[in-house]
Amino acid sequence: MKVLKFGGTSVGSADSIRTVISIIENNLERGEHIAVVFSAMGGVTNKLIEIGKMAASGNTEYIEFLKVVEERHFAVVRGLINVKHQSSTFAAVRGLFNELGDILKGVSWIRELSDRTLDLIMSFGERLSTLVITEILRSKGINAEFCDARQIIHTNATYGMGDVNFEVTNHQILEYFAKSTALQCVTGFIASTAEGITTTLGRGGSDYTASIIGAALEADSIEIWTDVDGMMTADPRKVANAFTIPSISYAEAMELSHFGAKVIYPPSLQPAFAKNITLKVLNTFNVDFEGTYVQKAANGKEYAITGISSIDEIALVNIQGSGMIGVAGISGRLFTALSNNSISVILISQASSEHSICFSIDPKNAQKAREILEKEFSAEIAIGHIDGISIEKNLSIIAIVGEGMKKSTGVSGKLFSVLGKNGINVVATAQGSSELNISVVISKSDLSKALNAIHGVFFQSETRSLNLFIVGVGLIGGTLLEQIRNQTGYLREEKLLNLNIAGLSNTKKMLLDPDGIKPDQWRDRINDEGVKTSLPAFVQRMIELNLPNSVFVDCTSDKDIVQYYHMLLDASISVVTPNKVANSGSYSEYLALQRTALQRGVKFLYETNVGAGLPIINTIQGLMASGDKFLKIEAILSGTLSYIFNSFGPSVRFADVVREAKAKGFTEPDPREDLSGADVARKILILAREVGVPLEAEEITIAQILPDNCLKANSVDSFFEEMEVSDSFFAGLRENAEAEGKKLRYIASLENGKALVQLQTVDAQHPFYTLSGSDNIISFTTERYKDRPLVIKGPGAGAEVTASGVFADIMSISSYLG
Ligand SMILES: NC(=O)C1=CN([C@@H]2O[C@H](COP(=O)(O)OP(=O)(O)OC[C@H]3O[C@@H](n4cnc5c(N)ncnc54)[C@H](OP(=O)(O)O)[C@@H]3O)[C@@H](O)[C@H]2O)C=CC1
Ligand SMILES: N[C@@H](CC=O)C(=O)O
Ligand code: NA
Repeated sequence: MKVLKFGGTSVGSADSIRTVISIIENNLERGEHIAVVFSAMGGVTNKLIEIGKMAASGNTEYIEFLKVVEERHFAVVRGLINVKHQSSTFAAVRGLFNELGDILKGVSWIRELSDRTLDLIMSFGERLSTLVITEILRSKGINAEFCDARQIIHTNATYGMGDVNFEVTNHQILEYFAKSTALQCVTGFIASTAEGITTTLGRGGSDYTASIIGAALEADSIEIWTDVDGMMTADPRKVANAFTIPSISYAEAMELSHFGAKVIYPPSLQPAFAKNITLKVLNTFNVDFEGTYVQKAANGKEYAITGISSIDEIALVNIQGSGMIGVAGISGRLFTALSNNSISVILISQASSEHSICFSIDPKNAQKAREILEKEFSAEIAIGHIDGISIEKNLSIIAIVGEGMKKSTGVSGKLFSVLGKNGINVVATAQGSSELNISVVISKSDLSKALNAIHGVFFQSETRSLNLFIVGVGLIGGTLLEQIRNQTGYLREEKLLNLNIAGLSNTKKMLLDPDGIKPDQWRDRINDEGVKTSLPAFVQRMIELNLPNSVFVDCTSDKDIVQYYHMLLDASISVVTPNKVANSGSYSEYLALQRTALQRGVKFLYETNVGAGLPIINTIQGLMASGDKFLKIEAILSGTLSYIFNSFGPSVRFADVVREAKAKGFTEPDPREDLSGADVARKILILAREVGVPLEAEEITIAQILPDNCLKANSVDSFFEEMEVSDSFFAGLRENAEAEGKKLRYIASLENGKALVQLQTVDAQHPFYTLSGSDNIISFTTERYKDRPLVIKGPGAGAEVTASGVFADIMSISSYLG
């Protein structure tokens, strides 16, 4: 035997009722023994309440409103019952509306709407929907009977939420169902007192009806047909990656529903749970979908948690004072006072110091709670034993729920770690000793970010998103976008990672779109939809969007952008950049960025600041962390100069080789930075700082290679002209070196706290002699690599290698965020 319950949207229109009828027919064809419970047509209960209130206030417009409700029912009759059977149904429906009209007339005369009358008015919703559907079934030749639940479910006289008398009810249900073999179509939600006065069953009322009947009849299962695909891992309106939970235990379902998961209201299913009846949550609008099975023990759990739910708006009340320590009875008085005033407490937390107790409540009760508690503890407050009552608003609660927590360690660690990495402050926390639920109170503005981030780490077989905000879409930024485009499929399939481009900017236009800018459409989209660039506005908007797992990627060479790094890191947003400006500013600035990132638990990554994609910064950081000491660094750190000295020969002009280096993407946006040694100086400065030498830029000695006329060139074009003018000077440098069998190398060194950048000639024995293309080479002499230095060598400039270094930094943030 099965009980099927169809909710308001399932019976909301002729179309959906058609589906309901076919679900019922399929069951009957399979020979299933079923009973069916119906809610009122979607929205009707609320309309009836509104109409009742209008009538009570003397507003006669209620008559028109009632007509609209009547017409909705007539439309279903017209649409689904053949003409032959229509008139009797019309008459029955009209009869009920006449009766309701009379009641409302009474309400409008006496201008009073008691809970008792409201229950009676609301009862028409289920009576009408069930009557109409019963008639539709009968018109199709099905032996269906209308069952007014008021005859079988009896409650006390608590209107709005009757307390069921199970002894009488169970007996009546058994007796009633034994009398007939017809398909019983039962009105959900409504009941009556022993004297026959109409009552209702409160929140989740129709689910409750199905549960009461299912339990009394010892049904094999109860099917709750609703308008979503069962219970989901999180609210799909807030977490796009949420998915259906195939199997969940009663206890888990109960916890999730307590924290706002609205699909079913498990407390109302208590009678069925007590009889161990399986409950299935199914979707009328997706009939083939398996839905969710709610059972005593859930099957085959894949994840440590089962679901995440939240309450959007709560208030946190804190009561504290030194006089509370070790004093028995404070919490007893506190919660008794609240309970005496019907204030329900959602979460409680007390540290073992007993110095304070905090609890959360519905914000609409906050002021009342303050007054009650100030009165209750007035004596303690007067003598300073209790400091007072403080209330914090604009907070939300998130609860992670799952029986799996009992068996796996690290669940709370994972929860707090993902919140921390996303800069989400936890205001209060509570875990029941049943280990079924861990709840955290956070700022309401972080709710969406927190839900998505938590969902991402706990349900890792679902694709996680990293939100990228890329400023600078020139050579490196553009290449990075191209690489992301090419890797999209691989990352999704192999790494379950979605790199969501949430923002882009160049000097002219910027575009932010939290839903993502496809990497093959960015050029058109930034042109068509972009607005005038404003870095402050870009950063501000990014912070406001508050997306989880956000990363700011600076692919500019902008000198002023560093001020925003602080703001971003401070807002717990990681920063990745090939731009060397931030790390080569003042030492205090460099330190401040490192510290902010550390304090905020986010990453500031800049591997490509030195040697482009070559693993230089990471190598140093690894050696430093493991306690090695750097004695000497010797390096060729300019891809541009390396290329120039590797390609410059008797048949080419120096300026043309520089042009080639620029065309190959090796130079800085302004090649004077490379040729003047400024770029190399920045790099050795950064390396010095990384190995613990606190140098300032002015302390780097740069031995100039450029003659004065080139140095003074005030534009890139005139710089090239001056290099042409000085071609014999550059040729001379080369010829002198060659005459000695040597090569020109622009070498940076750091030893004994001193950094030097200079052009040198090296012979064939020197390890830097055999370089080609844009190669960089870095030789580290450390306490551990003393006799034979650690050498890293390879292309140290160029769009592809640099963009892939930036990409690798982004991926390392993705791993860090988990
Ligand atoms: N080339 C290489 O091998 C390496 C380069 N780097 C570094 O990479 C960075 C980028 O270099 P590259 O791609 O060659 O430079 P490009 O000049 O090609 O691109 C710079 C981009 O940044 C944009 N931009 C500049 N300032 C701003 C601003 N204030 N707001 C918004 N957008 C801005 C530019 O916009 P617009 O298009 O409107 O001008 C352009 O899109 C540099 O810092 C460089 O030092 C690091 C390692 C290696
Ligand atoms: N312009 C730089 C690029 C890498 O930082 C170089 O030539 O090395
Ligand atoms: Na590097």
